[in-house]
Amino acid sequence: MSTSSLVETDRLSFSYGARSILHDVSLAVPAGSIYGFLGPNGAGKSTTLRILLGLLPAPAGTVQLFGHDLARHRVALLTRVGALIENPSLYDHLSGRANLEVTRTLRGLARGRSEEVLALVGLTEHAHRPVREYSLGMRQRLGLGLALLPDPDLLILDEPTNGLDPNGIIDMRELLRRLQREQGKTILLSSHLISEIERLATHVGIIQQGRLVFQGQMAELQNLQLTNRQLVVETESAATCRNLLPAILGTAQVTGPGTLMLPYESREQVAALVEQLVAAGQPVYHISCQQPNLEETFLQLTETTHAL
Ligand SMILES: Nc1ncnc2c1ncn2[C@@H]1O[C@H](COP(=O)(O)OP(=O)(O)OP(=O)(O)O)[C@@H](O)[C@H]1O
Repeated sequence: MSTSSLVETDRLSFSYGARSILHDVSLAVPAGSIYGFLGPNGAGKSTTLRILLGLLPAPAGTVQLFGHDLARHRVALLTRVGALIENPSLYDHLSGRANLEVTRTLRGLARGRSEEVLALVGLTEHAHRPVREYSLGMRQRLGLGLALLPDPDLLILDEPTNGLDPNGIIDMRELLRRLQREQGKTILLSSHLISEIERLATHVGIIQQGRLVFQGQMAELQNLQLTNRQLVVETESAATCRNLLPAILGTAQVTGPGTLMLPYESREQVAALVEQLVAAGQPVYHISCQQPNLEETFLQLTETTHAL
């Protein structure tokens, strides 16, 4: 276990009955990070997060939180974790403040903590209003407020922006960023949309059919975009060019009658390609370099069957 990871799983596997859901998932969530746990619907994100919170029967493999085994120190470790899983359970007829006060009193937390949390999640102004009047975004922020009451070191949030409108998403993103930067929280959050976490997460784990297919810093994922650049060549007949120059175009994809696509390697590759096409009597009308966006890189990763 590296001391800098707040959450670390080692070859986590889990089945619902005979149905195998997670396969050898080894997560490492660095302290102080905002870790985006990404994957399409049904990939196993919620199942993983529930296991981290001790909400499902013991899986195969190990889970460590704060460097300690969850199975052995469950209660002590989970007091340092705040979670938002599914919709928060709120009392609709009570005010936002009263909702926090119920939990604060039950947990024996200091007076004044509810006010601090209301300020933190930006609900002070609306604290007196009954929760039934809250928008979905306000409900999510209040839910997060409930999780923040005991001042946990780690937040585990399952799709916290799901169903929110663009403003709600921006508010939640800014709030999470502040919690990381100003309060030193480590945040593990799931999402099925890379666009939602692209500008928020410092680290990313991508899960596909229960297997981790990528894990690293957001910058590493962005670098993958660069290595996946494609050269697009417009000529007269793509098939003729491929037949004439099998050494350099043998693996190129024919994407139109006169269009070829092949992985970009270097400027020299482009120069050699143009020279050989012209020498072979083929016209070169246009050459461009296409870079997949992060969404496409994510889709490519989740289409592969290779796991880490
Ligand atoms: N209680 C359950 N019993 C049986 N199968 C389940 C149960 N809960 C989830 N599953 C299955 O486990 C797989 C993973 O589900 P999970 O909810 O972890 O995925 P997810 O990545 O969180 O997806 P989503 O974004 O749709 O919530 C899915 O195929 C789902 O149908």
